[in-house]
Amino acid sequence: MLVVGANGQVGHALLQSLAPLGEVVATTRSGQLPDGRACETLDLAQTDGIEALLQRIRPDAVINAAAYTAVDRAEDEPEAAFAANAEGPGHLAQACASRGIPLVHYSTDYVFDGRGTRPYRDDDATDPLGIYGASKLAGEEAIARSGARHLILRTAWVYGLYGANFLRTMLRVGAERDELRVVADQRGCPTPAWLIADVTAQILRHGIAASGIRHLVAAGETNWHGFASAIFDGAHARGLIARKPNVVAITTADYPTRATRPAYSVLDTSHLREEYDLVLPDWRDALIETLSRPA
Ligand SMILES: NC(=O)C1=CN([C@@H]2O[C@H](COP(=O)(O)OP(=O)(O)OC[C@H]3O[C@@H](n4cnc5c(N)ncnc54)[C@H](OP(=O)(O)O)[C@@H]3O)[C@@H](O)[C@H]2O)C=CC1
Ligand SMILES: Cc1cn([C@H]2C[C@H](O)[C@@H](COP(=O)(O)OP(=O)(O)O[C@H]3O[C@@H](C)C(=O)[C@@H](O)[C@H]3O)O2)c(=O)[nH]c1=O
Repeated sequence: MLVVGANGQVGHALLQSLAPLGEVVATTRSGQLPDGRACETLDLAQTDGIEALLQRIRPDAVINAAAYTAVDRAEDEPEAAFAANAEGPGHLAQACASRGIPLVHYSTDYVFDGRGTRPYRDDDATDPLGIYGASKLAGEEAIARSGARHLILRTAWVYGLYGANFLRTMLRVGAERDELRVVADQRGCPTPAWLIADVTAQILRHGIAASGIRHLVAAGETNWHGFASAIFDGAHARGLIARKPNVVAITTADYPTRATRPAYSVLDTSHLREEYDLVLPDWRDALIETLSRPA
């Protein structure tokens, strides 16, 4: 198996979850893993490396966890976002298609405009509000066109004790301030990277049942304020922080950002759960499990 983007949150978790399935070859842009070990080098924005790498490694599956994930910065760097999230994955998928290699790829709840009133199903209409979401949607479309056997797992609000994410931001800022202001009018499903990696491993063990898009998030829903409050409660109860800051609920209008986020991006996972006979944990239980695991 080849894991592309192995130093991201999901990529890092995949190296652990996929290990029992067989040999895992990792790629990063620097050719180094976070622990300093050497690995393969691949920049998805430079498509010429992809063919040669697949030719040499001949993996039985490719799992692409690389992406341009800076939601606000993407508004000012659309070329970089589209290169990593759309054109690169498209070339990767074409290379997989010509060699008969199945591809697992990840996408985002930010492909939706957030005006929905019930959890989004994987065939609901998309309409991204920003460049990041648009580039991820273009990546989905390029992979679907490639002819590769593929599975696109749309997930959301990914976090963990490793990497750049909302949980780590909250713990860092919460240690510096007595009070935090967090939006309470954007609803979604916080999903730990380990859950995405574990489910990916279960799917690969089973084999991709059918090509297409499936939604993969923890069960239940909350808003960013609810998530922040649960992070501080959980971290305090486990002795990870000495004191809890006051978390004030605010509106999106009170917290202007460069990119607009969907107000509602809860994902319906029933298609994936039924197809692979999966049980997904509630987001609160998944958070407690995350806080209890080593990074
Ligand atoms: N984070 C989230 O909240 C969500 C993420 N997703 C999706 O899940 C997947 C995994 O995300 P996550 O693990 O959080 O992402 P991270 O931001 O943690 O990691 C992304 C990785 O992609 C690498 N990367 C960026 N650009 C390129 C490129 N041009 N070529 C090769 N590698 C590149 C980065 O490498 P480097 O370290 O060198 O910059 C980094 O290691 C992505 O597809 C993302 O869109 C979906 C929903 C929510
Ligand atoms: C740090 C912070 C953020 N916020 C708000 C801003 C925003 O509306 C919301 C989330 O903050 P962030 O900018 O950290 O999260 P964001 O980068 O929007 O997270 C997204 O990342 C991409 C990659 C995805 O695919 C999405 O699923 C989602 O996880 O919380 C506050 O209200 N207070 C704060 O102190």
